[in-house]
Amino acid sequence: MTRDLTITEVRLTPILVADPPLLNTQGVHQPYTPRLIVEVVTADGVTGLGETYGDTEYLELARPLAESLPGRSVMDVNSLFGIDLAVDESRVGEAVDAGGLRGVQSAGKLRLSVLSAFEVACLDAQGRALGLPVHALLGGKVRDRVEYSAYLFYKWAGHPAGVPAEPDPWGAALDPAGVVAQARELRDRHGFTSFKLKGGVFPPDEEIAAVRALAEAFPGHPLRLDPNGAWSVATSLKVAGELGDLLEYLEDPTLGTPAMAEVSAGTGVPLATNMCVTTLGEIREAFTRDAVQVVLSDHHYWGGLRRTRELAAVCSAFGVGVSMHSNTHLGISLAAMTHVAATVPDLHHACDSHYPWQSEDVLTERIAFTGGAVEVSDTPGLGVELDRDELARLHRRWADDDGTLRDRDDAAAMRAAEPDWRTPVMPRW
Ligand SMILES: O=C([O-])C(=O)C[C@H](O)[C@@H](O)C(=O)[O-]
Ligand SMILES: [Mg+2]
Repeated sequence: MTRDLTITEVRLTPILVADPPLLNTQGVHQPYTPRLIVEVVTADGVTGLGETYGDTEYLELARPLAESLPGRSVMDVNSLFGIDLAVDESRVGEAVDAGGLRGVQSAGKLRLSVLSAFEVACLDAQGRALGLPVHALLGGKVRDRVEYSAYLFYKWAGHPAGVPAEPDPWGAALDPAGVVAQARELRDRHGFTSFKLKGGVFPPDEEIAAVRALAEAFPGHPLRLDPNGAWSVATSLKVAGELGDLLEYLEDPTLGTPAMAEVSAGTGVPLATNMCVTTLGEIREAFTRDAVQVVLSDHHYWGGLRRTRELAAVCSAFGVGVSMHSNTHLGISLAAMTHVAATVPDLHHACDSHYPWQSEDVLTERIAFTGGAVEVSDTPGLGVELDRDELARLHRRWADDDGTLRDRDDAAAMRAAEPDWRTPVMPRW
């Protein structure tokens, strides 16, 4: 049967999803965080799904892009990237991104972060129409399960008093014992065997103690520490020296390629990044200076699943390892991450995922981790279905918000507890 894969409609649904009070060096997560759900509908009624950041600047780009798609085919993914998508340069500049945790903010990166959701939606629609899973459209899976690591956060027991929020069953984790208890809980629920601690929250000695406690509780398991660039070169070297062999890698101990190169030259601990290599333009300097040994890809800002594979090929050519970065995301993105990760031969580290922290999703069935991994789906497309009632509920929450929560701002969320809090000047330590 010939299918008509012409796009007839694109639906954009911004939502706010519940998020626990997870701490990072910039502040704390808001009680609700914005995401954007993209639906691309074809002439013969197939709907493909995508998901990306839902902050205003992403929505402003997604709207004209959505309007320009009807009449194109979901097969024309390459031409998506040629669509003229003007970014208001005054909104971006050379500053770091709004969350401050994903490296440089550039017009190109913003554009790719929006396009990626449409690419994923087109691939999902292609797969559903052709009866093929997305991994098959990417050349086929080379593994049946994709491993994820437990993403540990220092956290409060709840959002600050008076801040409306969903109930939080996780409890506080503010010291080594709390971090180990959280790791056990994540291991027991999902079977994770490697652990990443989000650092840059407390003075380095406290975070060193937490990693030591994890090593004692989980001997031989891969451990990572990620302070999001909160340390100076000297502090980074001191931490690397103290934690030495306990770490699988140290993630973005310090900011910028020159500083990372200095740390790299002074330690045998591998360095990973989702902050100094986040665009093609940053690769040459970082790789030729041996500043990083592992790049944490992220299909959202690298521009989709096919570009993630291209990134992996470049990394492989330079002998640089690949793993995957995660921000707060829902099941559509977890499915997309899993499909692409299944096709990357040189994936030597478990991927990051925030998904266990998300109590809400827009899928009819949540994606499960078993033994710390997600089974790669062979169902056509991404293999997930939209729960329209839940999508509508989370959209109503977005529509009812007065604008306070529509843009992620971890420093503003922190001020609800510490009114004088300002985004810290880096390096903090
Ligand atoms: O550096 C990283 O791995 C991240 O940026 C992940 C997330 O942004 C995480 O730090 C967060 O959301 O607090
Ligand atoms: Mg990181």
